Amino acid sequence: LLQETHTIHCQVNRLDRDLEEKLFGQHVAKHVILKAIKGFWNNPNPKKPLTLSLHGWTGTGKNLMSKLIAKNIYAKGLDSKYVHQFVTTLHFPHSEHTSQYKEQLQKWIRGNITACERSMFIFDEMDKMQMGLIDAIKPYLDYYDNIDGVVYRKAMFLFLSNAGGEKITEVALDYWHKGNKREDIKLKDLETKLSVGVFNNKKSGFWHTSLIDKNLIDYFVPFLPLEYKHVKLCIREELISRGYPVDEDIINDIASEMTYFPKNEKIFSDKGCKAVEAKIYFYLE
Ligand SMILES: Nc1ncnc2c1ncn2[C@@H]1O[C@H](COP(=O)(O)OP(=O)(O)OP(=O)(O)O)[C@@H](O)[C@H]1O
Repeated sequence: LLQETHTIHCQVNRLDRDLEEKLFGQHVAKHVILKAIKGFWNNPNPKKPLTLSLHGWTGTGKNLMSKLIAKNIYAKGLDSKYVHQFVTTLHFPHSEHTSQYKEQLQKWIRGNITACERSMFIFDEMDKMQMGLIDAIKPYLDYYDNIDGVVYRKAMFLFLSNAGGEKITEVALDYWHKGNKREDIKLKDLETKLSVGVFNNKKSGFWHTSLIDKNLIDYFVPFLPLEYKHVKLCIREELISRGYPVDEDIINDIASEMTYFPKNEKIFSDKGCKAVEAKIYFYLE
């Protein structure tokens, strides 16, 4: 246990390089994440844990981002015993069991942070989580020096969801229609839209709670929908990582097999880069 604890430190430069090389088309998310993580890890005594909320269309790189963050902090990356992943529909499927989940989750967070202050918790499908459960984690995200002797301030919490994906797409589409460069999209452009689409959505428990009101979320991290050219980059990357030769015809064929929206313009990939792996498998193996 001691041995892995010693290997926990954040290699921001390596994370920067990984994001540059492996995460395509996400300049805003990359910028926000690097800024957030750098600030948090440079502070030896943070006042609260780092809480990041990742939003966007399916298959745009939210899980990949979590993986690359974990990889550059923990020697074993996502497989580290200090990194804990929860998927709402998998781990907390039944709303009638909320109070039981609540207790288990609090015990789990407390136990793991007691074992290692620099633990990382990833909650996927956050928009499907019941309100009661979110309330259960709230105290750990707040500005407390310690709770019953346990220091939660050095942990990281990542919340992933598709909430706001449509609003983010509206902004990207608007830029495209106006002939503006995607790379000029700023966090500010997206935040304004997001605040209407996500944070006021009474149906999704996450936003309904005082997480937002109390400023417990440090950063909103928007993921843009991916275009044909990004899908091609994903295919290229996948071919290389599997040891296949890079063949432009094959890349174009596979990218063309994916479906794109809006229906008439076909700009963004319906599933982002999600189906790429399966398509390559189908095509080549
Ligand atoms: N922006 C991207 N750059 C490179 N690869 C990507 C990108 N987005 C997705 N991928 C690849 O596509 C697959 C699915 O991505 P990922 O699981 O990160 O999407 P997600 O945004 O978490 O989706 P969901 O919301 O459905 O959970 C992964 O293999 C990932 O490597």
